[in-house]
Order: sequence, then C-alpha cells, then structure tokens
Amino acid sequence: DIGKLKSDDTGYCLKSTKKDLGSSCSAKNLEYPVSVNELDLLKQNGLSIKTQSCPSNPSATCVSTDRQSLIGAGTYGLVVRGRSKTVSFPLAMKFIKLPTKLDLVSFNVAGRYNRIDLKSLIENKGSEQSLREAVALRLLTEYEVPLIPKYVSYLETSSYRILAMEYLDGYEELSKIIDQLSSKDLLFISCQTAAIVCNLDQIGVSHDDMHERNILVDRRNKNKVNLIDFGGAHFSLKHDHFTSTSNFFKQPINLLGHLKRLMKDDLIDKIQSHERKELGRFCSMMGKMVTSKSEKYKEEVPYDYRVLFEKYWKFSQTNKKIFKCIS
Ligand SMILES: Nc1ncnc2c1ncn2[C@@H]1O[C@H](COP(=O)(O)OP(=O)(O)OP(=O)(O)O)[C@@H](O)[C@H]1O
Repeated sequence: DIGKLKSDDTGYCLKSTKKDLGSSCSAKNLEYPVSVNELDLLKQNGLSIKTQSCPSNPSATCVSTDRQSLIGAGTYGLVVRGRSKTVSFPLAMKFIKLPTKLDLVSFNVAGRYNRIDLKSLIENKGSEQSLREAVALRLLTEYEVPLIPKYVSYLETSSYRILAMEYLDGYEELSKIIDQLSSKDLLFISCQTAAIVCNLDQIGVSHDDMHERNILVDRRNKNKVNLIDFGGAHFSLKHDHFTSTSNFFKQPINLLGHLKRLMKDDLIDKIQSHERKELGRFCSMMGKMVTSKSEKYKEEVPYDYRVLFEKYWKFSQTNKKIFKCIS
C-alpha cells in the first residue's frame, strides 16, 4: 500500500495518479501522533486502535502503520484498522489531520433515535455540523442501505477528525483487478454497482466520485461489491441528479469500456443518450421493471432498458424497497 503513495508539498500522502505511479511516500508523512487525551476519547467511545512510538520522536505515541494496521492513505487521511466495543465487526478508522480544508455539512437530528433529518441535510441547515463523508455513511446506515461500509462513530479532536466505519475485509479495489475479470464477473459487478446507485438515489444521496478505486470487490465471496469514499456525496431528493448517469455511466471509463464491448448493439451508448435527455430515467426504469407484475406492464419499459434488464442486469427488490442484483 505504501508503494502507491506519494508525498506532496503540504506533507500529506496522496493516492497515486497515473502520472506519478511508482513514487513513494516517506514514512514521516504517515506519522499521526496521538495524545493521551485523544486515546482517552477513543476509549470513552468504545474505540481502540493499535499505536506505536513515533518514528521521528520515539517518546511520542503515533497511530500504528504496521502491516496489520495500515489499510491505506487517500488524499485526506490515513485509514487504519480498529475495534469497537459496540459492534462485532472490525473497523476502518479514517484519521484526517487538521487543519485540512474539509467539506462539512449542517443538519438536524430528530426522533427517538436521533436520526438525521434528511430535509435539513438537503438544505444544509441545522444545529449539527459534521464531515460530509461521516454524515453520508451515517444516513445510509440509518436507512439500512446495503453494500456500503456501516457507520460506527465520528469524533473530533484538536488535531483530527476521526471516522470509524466497517472494515471491508478481503475486498480489493476494482481498478486493481479489472483486467483479470471475466465478462460474467464484470456484468455482475456492474449490475451490483447499478443497484447500489439506485438505492442511494431513492434516499437522495449521490456519490459523485464513482470510479474503479471506490468500487471494492470481494473475489472470495462471489464478487460481492461495496462502494466507498463518500467524501464528495451530495444530498437532494430531486431524483434527477445522479442517477447512475452522470456518475456510473460516465466516470468509470474503464468499466464502461468493458461493458460497451460486452453488451451488443451499442446498448450502453443508447442508454447514455436517453439519460442525457432525461436524468433519473435509469433508476425509474429499474423500479418499473422490478415492480411490473405482468408482461403487459413490462412492455411499457422502453426497448433498450428491457434488453438491458432482461439480458444483462437482472434486479429484484426486497420488501424494504432495496434493489438487489440477481447473479
Ligand atoms: N471501509 C473500508 N474498508 C476497507 N478499505 C477501505 C475502507 N475505506 C477506505 N478503504 C481503503 O483506504 C484507502 C483510502 O480510502 P479513501 O479512498 O476513502 O480515502 P480518501 O482520502 O477519501 O481518498 P481519495 O483520494 O479517493 O479522496 C483506499 O485505498 C481504500 O481502498
């Protein structure tokens, strides 16, 4: 993982881009010192991480970045393994150093369980303010949207913003394995991604940073997909923003290229052109297709979408209205 990182002027590690492949990030940039108070705060919240002495100052304590602890480092922070007393699954804990220019959102909470009030979030108005990614994951966890890391906790200290979420154990970035996958694998992975996107769309969340690095795949578990990195997520209930189109059908260029080759008759091109005319059409057609009880209703779904949904991507919907891809 360290091999794919690079250092930049500000001293943060950045994910490598195509241009800087091979550059490395010095260990100093992975130094995240933690104070006794910060460790206490984690403990009070039932959270724990592995620590080590800091490489540049062995008398200080740092977040451990050994092989077992380090998950990765993105543009904003370090992601390490952790544990929580309140959940049974392992955690991915994202540490973001301050001051980092961060995208925060305001919202209110309501009800017995202090759930996020979606309307206040959409309007970006409310008494609470938090990191966009933490709010998005918390909202999706509250709505029980599957195939997204579950939100566990969010803490702020004088040096860090810390997001604790479910660790996706055994998953790999699609970008790293895409060339080793069969046509059948790619169809199933893209189908699951489309289902996730339409589940987000129903709640009013658009990911807005869809690319193969953020699509994680578990090859040991029937190519199960999870979507990560909600730092650029947006909230709206117009149902016309994402929809799969502006993101899924445009951004993961490599995946899209594969799909174009796999699906006959320029199907993806045709659907893209429908989507350009009417944003939101893809997810509404998916909904129509899964709720059509008879062939007669299905005939109302335009031809290109029917071919896509009957031949390549098959969906069902649970009683909680969650779209699922049928393998
Ligand atoms: N919940 C998770 N489970 C497993 N791995 C994760 C999880 N979240 C993030 N990662 C890994 O940690 C690394 C950094 O995460 P992420 O992409 O969220 O960081 P970022 O700083 O927002 O990155 P970006 O540069 O894409 O904005 C990635 O390599 C990703 O695969």
